[in-house]
Amino acid sequence: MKQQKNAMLVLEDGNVLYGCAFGATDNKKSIGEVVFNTSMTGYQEVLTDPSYCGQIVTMTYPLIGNYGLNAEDLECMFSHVSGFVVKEASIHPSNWRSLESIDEFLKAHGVMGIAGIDTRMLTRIIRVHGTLKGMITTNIDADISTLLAELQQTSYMYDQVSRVSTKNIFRSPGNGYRVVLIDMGTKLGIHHELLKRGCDVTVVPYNTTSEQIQRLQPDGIMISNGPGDPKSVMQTAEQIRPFIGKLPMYGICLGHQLIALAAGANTIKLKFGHRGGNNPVKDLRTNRVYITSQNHGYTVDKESLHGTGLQVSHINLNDDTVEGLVHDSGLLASVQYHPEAAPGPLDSGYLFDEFVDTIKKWKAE
Ligand SMILES: NC(=O)CC[C@H](N)C(=O)O
Repeated sequence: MKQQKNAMLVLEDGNVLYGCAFGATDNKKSIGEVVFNTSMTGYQEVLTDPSYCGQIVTMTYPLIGNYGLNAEDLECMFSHVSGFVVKEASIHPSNWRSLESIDEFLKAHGVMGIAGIDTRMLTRIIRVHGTLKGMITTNIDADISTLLAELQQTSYMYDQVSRVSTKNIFRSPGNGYRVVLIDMGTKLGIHHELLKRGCDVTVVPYNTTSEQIQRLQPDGIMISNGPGDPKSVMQTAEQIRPFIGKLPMYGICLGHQLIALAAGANTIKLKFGHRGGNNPVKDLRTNRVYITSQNHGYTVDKESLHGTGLQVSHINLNDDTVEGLVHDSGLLASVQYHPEAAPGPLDSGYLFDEFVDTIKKWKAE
């Protein structure tokens, strides 16, 4: 049975796509930056990755929700997306771990969804225009020009990191090296990868000062992924600057961008970003190519690295952008993609081993 179209996605360029509301339909309206993700699976990890805070995420894969949502694959206990756009939202999830449907999950997390959208066509619009502001609304009789004016007046969220970062310092004990994980909106996957390697992990808020970090006497610092423009959290870049070349440090995604900013390099916004599970990345140190999981809208400007002590270690084979950095001191490295691979291929787990090895060597000196 075909459902009546009762919602629309209005894009700032004037395109209007009609579909069916699902999830938290009582919200009536939601505004965000419309981005696309090309992963075929992993919608649960996408929905709970805090890096998507403030964004309306559209999945290019046409059937979403088919294996339901479970208790184990959450990347964070909440969903921070502003909206979710799919072609078909499965109403009959089937998997032994499944606890709820995509509709139930979005309702519980207060996220508005719209189904019945040709998400591949929408993706083509974004690819041509670049990332767009958009609104999902159930008020399909509203005057479009009024909605467009409202969209224009609404600015992008700028305080996402403070919304998603932990408010308290907490510790997951381990027998290995003491790692301070600066939570910019961290995925649980990063935490798990460190614990798996025996690390004793102390998670700290994004605005923890250098002195406070120092007092925790870390053997290494990990700076997590997170939402928004890296320049909106220059405060964190300044806090990590004193540790460059002094202590083993590793950055993932937003963490990578912050390391670059801290060292004096620049970041720029990509036209439509990289979000998916099959981005080819070359490790220039070994010439090996890895298939990686990615989710970012900004990138480190290669031209700005001169004089920073940072060298490019990894590049994206699709568009040649910077995907990894190493520092002359040998203590500092970072990647733009997700070695914790959730969702995505497990190719890059070796980077966590490299971080732990760097700590080991540094401690032995
Ligand atoms: N996943 C991330 O950490 C994303 C980093 C940053 N918010 C970007 O979009 O580029």
